[in-house]
Amino acid sequence: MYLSGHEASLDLREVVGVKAVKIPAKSSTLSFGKNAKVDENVPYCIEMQPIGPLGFSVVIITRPGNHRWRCKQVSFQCKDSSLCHQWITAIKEALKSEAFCRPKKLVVFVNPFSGKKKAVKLYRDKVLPLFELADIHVTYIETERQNHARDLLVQNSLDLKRIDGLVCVGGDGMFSEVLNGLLTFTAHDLHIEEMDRFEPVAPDIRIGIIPAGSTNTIVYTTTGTSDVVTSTLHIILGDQIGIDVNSVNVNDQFVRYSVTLLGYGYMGDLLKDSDNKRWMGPSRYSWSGTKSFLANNAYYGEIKYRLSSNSDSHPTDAVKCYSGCDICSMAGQSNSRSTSKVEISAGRDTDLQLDEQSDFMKHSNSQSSDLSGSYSDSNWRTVIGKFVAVNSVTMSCSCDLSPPGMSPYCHLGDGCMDLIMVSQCSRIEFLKFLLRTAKGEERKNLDFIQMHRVKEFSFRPLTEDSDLLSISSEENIPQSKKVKLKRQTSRTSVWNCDGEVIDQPKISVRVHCQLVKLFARGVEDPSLQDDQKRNCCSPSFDNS
Ligand SMILES: Nc1ncnc2c1ncn2[C@@H]1O[C@H](COP(=O)(O)OP(=O)(O)OP(=O)(O)O)[C@@H](O)[C@H]1O
Ligand SMILES: CCCCCCCCCCCCC/C=C/[C@@H](O)[C@H](CO)NC(=O)CCCCC
Ligand SMILES: [Ca+2]
Repeated sequence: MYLSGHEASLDLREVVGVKAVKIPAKSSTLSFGKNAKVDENVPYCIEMQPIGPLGFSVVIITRPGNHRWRCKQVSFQCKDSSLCHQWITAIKEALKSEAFCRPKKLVVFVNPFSGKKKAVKLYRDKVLPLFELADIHVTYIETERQNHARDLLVQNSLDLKRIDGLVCVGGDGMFSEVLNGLLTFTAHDLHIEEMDRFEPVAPDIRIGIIPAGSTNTIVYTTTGTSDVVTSTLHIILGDQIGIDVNSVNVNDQFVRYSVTLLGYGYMGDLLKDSDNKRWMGPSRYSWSGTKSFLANNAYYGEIKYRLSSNSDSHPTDAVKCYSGCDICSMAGQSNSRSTSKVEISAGRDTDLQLDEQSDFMKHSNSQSSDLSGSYSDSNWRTVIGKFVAVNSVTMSCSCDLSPPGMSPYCHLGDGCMDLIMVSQCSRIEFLKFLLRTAKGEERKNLDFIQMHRVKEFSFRPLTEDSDLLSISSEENIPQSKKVKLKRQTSRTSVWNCDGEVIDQPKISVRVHCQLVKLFARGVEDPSLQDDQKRNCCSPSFDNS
């Protein structure tokens, strides 16, 4: 917003709402008269010229810092109540314009048991008054059990065609329920069966998240902070951003969608241990994290992954994904061009060929085998090893514990995930990895870490007799060594899939570029001025 002389211009893109107010006689507000006008050439601005008494307040957003948004009231006087009413109506009507993509009807799910169990109060005290100010009609649902929200969505009990968005007040787990419910409903509605290698369909409506959980990774990564008011304001302004979604298969059967982390080994063990300590609240993760760290378990496994075809884009390339990110915009455009045709990519058949032709890694720290030219998609690689952790993230996974996130240069909507493999290492080495991850420090010179930007991957634990040869350097393994290896390979971990445990270790994962839209705009580049932030961000305004 700027004020100049007797005129005030407000950027309607950043208006939260407008209300009538009684303005005290000595207030320092501006007033305006009949010759105030909507400037047709500046579609987002209304110019107001001051005269007269009575008034109304326009609530706009401010950026006090650290990516947090707050509200500020700008009050105007009118010379009579009719003019005041006209202005309120004109501003409300302008905000309803399709160009702004602001939601009018929302379904809000609140998980009363999220995080520190304050979700209901947070919603009533901080969110609802802002939704009311913005004239958003809300259907409120307090969840009564796990999968309540998901079931309501899959069964289409909410008439999704008549609403603009779903909001979950909770943590990543609650979002995951809503995401899975919405995508499954969308597929079923089009009679698409969710099976091995099916193409999921993008829903029409957006999802918003009000952070009230323990980790709040998705909110933090898409807004730059985990703050209730900030997230509410992103929803009200109608922000939108497409984020990548994974489809996860277990034993070749589709099981669920994920958007943040898939972690085997350390992150899986941590989650499994923490699941029956929910009573501890968010601190359960620190407790179980320390336990898993001390256990220093490592697991044998085979990972096959398909590298991104963009060799310039890499987990260590230092290109941050900010609001209006060029890499995500380009990926989004080519994705929307390709959605009309069925995409054919290398699949299980090629995996078999790969098994026959590949020169497997014998040691966990050695380089991956290059299978270039052996079949149509030469970007497949295979790694065999003993891993403390295998993590795949589809977004950076910034959160309070690690503001830079598990993979700081990962993109929200580039159609790729970052695969981070931590080979067997000492506790000191793993601590180094954890600390560097928490602080966002360089990890590429740690020789027990491999990082790749991939489109899909599969993992299988090495537990079969036939696997022993591939993990031993000896041609004829002595009986004593065989027994030892058998004991070691029979130990498996579980997968941490967006905070839910998947018990079966054999999985395959594919990423679907910008499959779902959130009410967010990505992290605003802190080096930009406020007006630059306003202009670079939201795709909805580019199209308007
Ligand atoms: N009424 C309820 N009772 C018990 N569990 C519920 C209820 N409503 C939702 N849930 C489940 O609680 C799980 C965890 O909730 P949520 O993600 O909101 O909080 P959290 O685990 O504290 O945070 P985070 O996921 O960020 O670590 C979700 O997977 C959801 O399925
Ligand atoms: C010195 C020790 C510092 C440890 C820092 C390690 C680096 C952590 C990177 C952050 C990764 C977050 C991944 C997000 C996972 C969420 O989908 C999931 C559900 O909310 N949370 C957890 O699994 C809970 C995750 C708990 C992480 C410890
Ligand atoms: Ca991505």
